[in-house]
Amino acid sequence: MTAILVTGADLAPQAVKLLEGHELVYAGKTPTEDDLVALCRAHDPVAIIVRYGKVGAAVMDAAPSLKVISKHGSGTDTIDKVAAKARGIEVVAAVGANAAAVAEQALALLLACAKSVVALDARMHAGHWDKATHKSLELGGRTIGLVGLGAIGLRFARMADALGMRVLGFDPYAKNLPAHVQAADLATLWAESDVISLHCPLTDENRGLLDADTLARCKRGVIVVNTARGGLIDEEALLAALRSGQVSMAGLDSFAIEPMTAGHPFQGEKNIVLSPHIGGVTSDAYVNMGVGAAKNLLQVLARQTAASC
Ligand SMILES: NC(=O)c1ccc[n+]([C@@H]2O[C@H](COP(=O)([O-])OP(=O)(O)OC[C@H]3O[C@@H](n4cnc5c(N)ncnc54)[C@H](O)[C@@H]3O)[C@@H](O)[C@H]2O)c1
Repeated sequence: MTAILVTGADLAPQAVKLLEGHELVYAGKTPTEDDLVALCRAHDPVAIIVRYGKVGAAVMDAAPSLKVISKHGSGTDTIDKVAAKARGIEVVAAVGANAAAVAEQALALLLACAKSVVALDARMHAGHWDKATHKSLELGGRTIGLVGLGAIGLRFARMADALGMRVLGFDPYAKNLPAHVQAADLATLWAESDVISLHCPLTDENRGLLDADTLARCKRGVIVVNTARGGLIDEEALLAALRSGQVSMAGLDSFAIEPMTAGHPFQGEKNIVLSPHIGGVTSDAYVNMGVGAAKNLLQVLARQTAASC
């Protein structure tokens, strides 16, 4: 029986069923590289399903039979794709499996920012009635700039369109955009957007995309939403822009270092709405991601077996 290593504590029962006939080895919720190397040495898996932790060259080298690394979700930035390619190991992702969940989280963060949901809730629980002093932001008629127009970006674009927003999008690789998304270069997107929302993968090309320079080119009072990856934003620069009013509000689900530790400068900032990277964490997405990851790796194994016959 060949082994499949799961860098997590569990998989949806539907995914487990698809993988019947393989030994499933679970690494737990916080696997270190050493843990994964040890499990690879002990079980020599043909596939790894990546939920938590990083899979780099050392892990791959500890599993001589490894053929495929399958992401339980869409972001593959925790997998060393260069090392995998050099070793002939395929990397696949369950793109779209959590798109609805993450797009809804982006919408929740956007509305929380524009309508001050969190701050007003706290004020009311403390006995205040701020009707005379508070004004929310109306999103209809305003411009949103989306960076990345894949499964999540396009789904969020539909939601923004339904709110009556003008939708600008930057994605150097996207083709055939829907009519409600206007392609824009980054300079235009920064200059014209009232809201900027990130939906691209984190790569060496776009690390720190929103930094002091690009934030200064944005409209004063812009709202920033990030459900993609924390590394896309220079967090110090964002904090400075929030304190100066250049950015009015930020809704963040992803952070440069996760989990966020006590004392992080974002904590206690009144104009930041935070969520702990739970955009893709719904019970529906959990099943979809598990099933997607299982199907993707089985396809690779079947193709490789057929090719070797
Ligand atoms: N918060 C969460 O829980 C959560 C869950 C899933 C995914 N994500 C993040 O969201 C990202 C998008 O996910 P998806 O499912 O839409 O992936 P996707 O692959 O469907 O779409 C990504 C899009 O980004 C584009 N892109 C690549 N490089 C770009 C660049 N430099 N500038 C602009 N666009 C670029 C690609 O062409 C693609 O269209 C993932 O990479 C991941 O980082 C977060």
